[in-house]
Amino acid sequence: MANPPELRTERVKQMFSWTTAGETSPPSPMGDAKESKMSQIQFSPPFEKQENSVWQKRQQAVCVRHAFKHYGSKKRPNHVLSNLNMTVAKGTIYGLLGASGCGKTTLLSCIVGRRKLNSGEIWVLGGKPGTKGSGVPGKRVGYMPQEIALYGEFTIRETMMYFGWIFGMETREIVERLRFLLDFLDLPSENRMVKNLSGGQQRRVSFAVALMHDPELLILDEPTVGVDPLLRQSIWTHLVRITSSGDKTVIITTHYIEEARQAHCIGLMRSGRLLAEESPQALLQMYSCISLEDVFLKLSRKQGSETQPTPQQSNQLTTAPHGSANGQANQVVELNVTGGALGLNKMSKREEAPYAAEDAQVVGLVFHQSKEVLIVDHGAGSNGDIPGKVTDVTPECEDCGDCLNFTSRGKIKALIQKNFLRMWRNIGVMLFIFVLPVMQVILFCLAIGRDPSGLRLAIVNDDVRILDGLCPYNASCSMKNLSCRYLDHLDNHTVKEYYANLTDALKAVEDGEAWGALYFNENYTDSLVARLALADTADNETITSSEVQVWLDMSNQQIGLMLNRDIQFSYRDFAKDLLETCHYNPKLGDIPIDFMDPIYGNKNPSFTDFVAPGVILTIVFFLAVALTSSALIVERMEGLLDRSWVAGVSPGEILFSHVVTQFVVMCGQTALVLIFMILVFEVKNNGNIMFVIMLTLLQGLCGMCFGFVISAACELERNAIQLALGSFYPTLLLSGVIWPIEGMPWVLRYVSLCLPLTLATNSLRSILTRGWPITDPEVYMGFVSTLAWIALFLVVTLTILRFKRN
Ligand SMILES: Nc1ncnc2c1ncn2[C@@H]1O[C@H](COP(=O)(O)OP(=O)(O)OP(=O)(O)O)[C@@H](O)[C@H]1O
Repeated sequence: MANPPELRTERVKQMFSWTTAGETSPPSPMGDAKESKMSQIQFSPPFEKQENSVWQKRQQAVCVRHAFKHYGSKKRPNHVLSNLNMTVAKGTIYGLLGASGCGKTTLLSCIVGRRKLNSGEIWVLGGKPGTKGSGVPGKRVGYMPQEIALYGEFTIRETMMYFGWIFGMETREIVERLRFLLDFLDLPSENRMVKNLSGGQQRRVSFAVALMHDPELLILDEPTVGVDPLLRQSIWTHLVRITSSGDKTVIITTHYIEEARQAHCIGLMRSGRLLAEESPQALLQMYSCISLEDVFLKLSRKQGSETQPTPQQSNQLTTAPHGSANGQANQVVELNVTGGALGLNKMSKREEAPYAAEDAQVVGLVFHQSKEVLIVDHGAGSNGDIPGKVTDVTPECEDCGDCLNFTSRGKIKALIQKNFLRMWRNIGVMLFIFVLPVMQVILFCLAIGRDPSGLRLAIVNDDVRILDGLCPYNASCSMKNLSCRYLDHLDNHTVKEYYANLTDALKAVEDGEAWGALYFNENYTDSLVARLALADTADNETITSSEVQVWLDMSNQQIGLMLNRDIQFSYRDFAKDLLETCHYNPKLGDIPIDFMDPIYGNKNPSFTDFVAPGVILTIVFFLAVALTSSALIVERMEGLLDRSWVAGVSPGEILFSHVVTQFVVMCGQTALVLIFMILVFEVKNNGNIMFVIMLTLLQGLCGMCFGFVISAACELERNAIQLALGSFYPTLLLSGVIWPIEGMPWVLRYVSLCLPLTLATNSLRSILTRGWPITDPEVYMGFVSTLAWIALFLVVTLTILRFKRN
């Protein structure tokens, strides 16, 4: 049987009237099922004893006892809740009123399990928030936070689908409910994007999300801000209607005092405490006022006059035990009632708590002697709690129906669809995801590892007369113009420019016009022939004049070493060619070391083949870092993360959904990177391509998990970007991607081995260039280390998320 609001209000009043009166005879029971529960409460001992009865606390919709909560460090805490007690009876509307910054939102977020108390206890719908089986956070609660906390890129329909699935609703049910809510809250088309709605419309969508699953407990943080008076009234009418059946409860904060008249009970909060819990009618009677605004005006004036501290009191205040009523840093409150909204201007001044009575056991409104509004305080330490001391306030719930349900299909579906939709809606991100890796591979293969060409050499040849840049020689067994014959072999990568004298040639090198100068003296050919003919009997002068003199610009190691090698190899080729044409054994012209075919690689190894494995992994790893490092931060800043948590989504589920989304993306990225590297640019792969793919995917997952760590640890997106970018170069330089780690000082080598890319790069290099199988330790260690890093990053992320959630 539904009870009229007056009757409900009366019952709330009765609940509180016996608590401090010590009355043994309770008000008469009212007949219905809920009434029989009420009567049990009413026959229970007075309030002091009642708070020790777990059963009684579990009968309330919400029961808060000795709640302490501070922000900031333990050394400099900002106490927000100080020994707060609150009781919200089932089936009622509870209006939580108080000045801005008095801790309402903090209290509500503790009730819905978004935050944890430092000490004290909270019972919500018979369980403790955050415990298994309590359903809080979860679908038993509908929470509308103060901020919009929705994803702007979603349409109204997608927003509803997202939360509906999380709450375990069927799509059909969600659609039905959506129609009702669109109509009821006067919302525009369901296909409008949230970001394109007005502020008031966005708040209504946020309210609709809270109402979506018709929860047992609705917690609304200022739902009527920015809503026109007509709609505001229909919202209140709806709240009254849903609570009339007795199984739904509403806690609502509002700055429009007069609308709180429709609540069954009002909790007046100040400086982290509840000063009074009373029905609006009782408050009006007590203060002989016709409006609640007048009540608050009176109350505040009274408080103001009573809170001017004497010097002695000030002294006591500063020396009062922490957390006690006297120890609170309060503010003188100036009340402006304008257009029905409560405005409170605070002056920073320490004052005596207005509710501090002489009897330390009783905290209440000293100016009002009614037993009905006295709130019994057992003192901060009554249950052994010390403010600021973290106690375990969330023992496991005994009623653990769905403890073993780690997740639900609806939640995973909602989260994964949200992730894909977010990517899809952002074309820039899509391009980033698939075009960037391809661009990186193309640029790497075109720009890195190829031999430099067109290098200018300044040549002075006094051995032969050069005409029009031509250096003639006879390709048969002729011992003339050997300098020209040698120079003809020096054709790779170089452009020869002839100079008249050595001074000009050296100046060209000094001026950066040439990479080196070569000088052949006027007796070069004769001396060389004499050197070959005389062998060990050749004199020093002959030997010296048979040498080519070379001056190189070695400022560029790669070019310098390459020219050095080319000049030497050209001489070897020239000598072998000359010997062969003169019917000698060409081997006589070679150094007496025979380089056989290499066991791995070829005689002219490419730098690209060395760097490519590391580059493949680096591209996939850091793209994943870039993509995920801001994912959680953006959601957190939008408030979507918090709201999803309150709706019952766990950090593990959020991570899992991102892992799935990322994995799909990474498969595409890996395919593109490998196709371009191996098929288009023909980077050598001598191993099993399946292991190449697997290791690349695993490194992508590893990068993603590293991104999660950054995302969980950083509060701001820019910090995440800085951290991701900051980690790029050290990882690249120390992982042996562009230079062998064998070239590092030994300390750095150990550091290098501790990085996620090092062993994996070694492993991939061994597969690609050596074709080693997975059974080889160097190969499987890459897999093992990558898996270990993934596990470590996931554990760190979950730990940070849990820590932050608490
Ligand atoms: N995350 C936080 N870190 C540090 N301090 C915080 C945090 N959240 C709130 N506070 C502080 O706690 C106090 C209470 O804030 P809270 O948001 O609970 O107040 P409120 O009563 O809901 O205010 P309003 O009516 O303006 O929303 C304020 O002084 C606020 O600055």
